[in-house]
Amino acid sequence: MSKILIRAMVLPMTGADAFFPQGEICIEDDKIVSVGVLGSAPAGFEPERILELPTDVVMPGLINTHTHAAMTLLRGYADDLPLMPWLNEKIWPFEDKLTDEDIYWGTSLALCEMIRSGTTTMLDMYASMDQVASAVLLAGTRAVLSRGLIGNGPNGERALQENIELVRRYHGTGDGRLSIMFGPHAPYTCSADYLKKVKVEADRLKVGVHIHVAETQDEINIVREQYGKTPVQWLDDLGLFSGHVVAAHCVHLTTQDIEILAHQNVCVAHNAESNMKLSSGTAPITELRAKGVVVGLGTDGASSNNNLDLFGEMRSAAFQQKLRVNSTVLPAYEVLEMATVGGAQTLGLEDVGVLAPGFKADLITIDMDQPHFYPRFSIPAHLVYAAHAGDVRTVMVDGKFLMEDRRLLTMDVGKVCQETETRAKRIAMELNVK
Ligand SMILES: N[C@@H](CCSC[C@H]1O[C@@H](n2cnc3c(=O)[nH]cnc32)[C@H](O)[C@@H]1O)C(=O)O
Ligand SMILES: [Zn+2]
Repeated sequence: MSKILIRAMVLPMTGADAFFPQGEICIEDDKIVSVGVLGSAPAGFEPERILELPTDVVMPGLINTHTHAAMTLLRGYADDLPLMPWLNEKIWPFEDKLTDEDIYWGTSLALCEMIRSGTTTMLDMYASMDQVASAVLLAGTRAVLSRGLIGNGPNGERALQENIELVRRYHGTGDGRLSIMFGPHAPYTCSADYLKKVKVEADRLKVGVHIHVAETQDEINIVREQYGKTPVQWLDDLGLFSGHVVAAHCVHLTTQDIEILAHQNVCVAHNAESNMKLSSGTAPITELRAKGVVVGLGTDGASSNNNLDLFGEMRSAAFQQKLRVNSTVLPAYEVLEMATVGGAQTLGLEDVGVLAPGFKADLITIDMDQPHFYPRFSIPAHLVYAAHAGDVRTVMVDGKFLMEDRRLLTMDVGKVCQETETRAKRIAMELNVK
């Protein structure tokens, strides 16, 4: 039985007014037992460790609702292109050369970066997902994993079988840290028949579906030409939206598309930086949220961002909507909600995303005793508009420390960096790229 007490400023994300400038949080094993002001620990709670962090804010760990973790291997490999040529000419030829071990190390690099930037949970979509699962289990984070399914490619059927096997082997493992979804890639890479097959399996195994939707104008044109509908209308007509769905991007939406997403309770993974870098467009997040759509934040892969820092993503998401609509939309606290409790809802995880008794102890502390955090008018504003990855001091998942005083405890960062450098360069050589 492990009992830990953390004294810090507590931002539990249970409501805009909930903040304890001098607070404490008690953790027993994997769970939070109390959150409140100093001295609010339950009678008889005898911690074996007390962390005194009076100038840190403790808050729920951040949740990355859309990424391709192993794409760290392609960071800086292909920049300054729009989505379709980027995928077809650069990314997919490189990915064809990746081995299982490459994906293990690329994912490990992503996890090092995620932990150091305060991300405790990700929704991943990639190949060789057993390797991804192994890397996550070792790193100690939480993750929802989906096998990327390019239905129109030569491996569509095999990939679907792998996704089914992934559910059987990993759903609920790692003390519940791992869960699985199906990952049909996008409307332009999967046929109607294929998507229907995926949906049958997802329903049978009672897991969700994770898919790229309405990311670019090119996609809208392709789908309109083929089916005479918008991607959202088409997927809805196929019946894909009846269960739990995470739709990544949702940049190009009609008013009717927004109605459909809201009515079908589709959750949206918003990737502001990837959408800007690939020049895909700006998603109507303000309108989606106004209609009650649950929105989480994602980084997308490290080749279209080019980092996995959700602090940067919060700032970009806020600024992008302000530029798009006006400066009053998406205030800081709402952005923090998207990165925590909204992310948990997006991923269908009911026991993370806030600091409250009975919830999993997935939390981070941020060192607020730094010049860029003074004066202390508003902690939420500082976290969204002024903070960056390097401000995270402590990371705990499932009641276990993954990072303390910025030192990673579960992974050998030096080894991970070296391995990924060698492996990515090997592939570039094979492709005759410097
Ligand atoms: N090609 C893999 C499976 C695909 S995983 C998911 C795919 O999404 C790709 N991807 C990354 N970012 C984006 C994006 O923004 N839009 C669409 N696809 C993306 C990524 O490169 C990867 O190929 C196989 O071996 O079967
Ligand atoms: Zn993506």
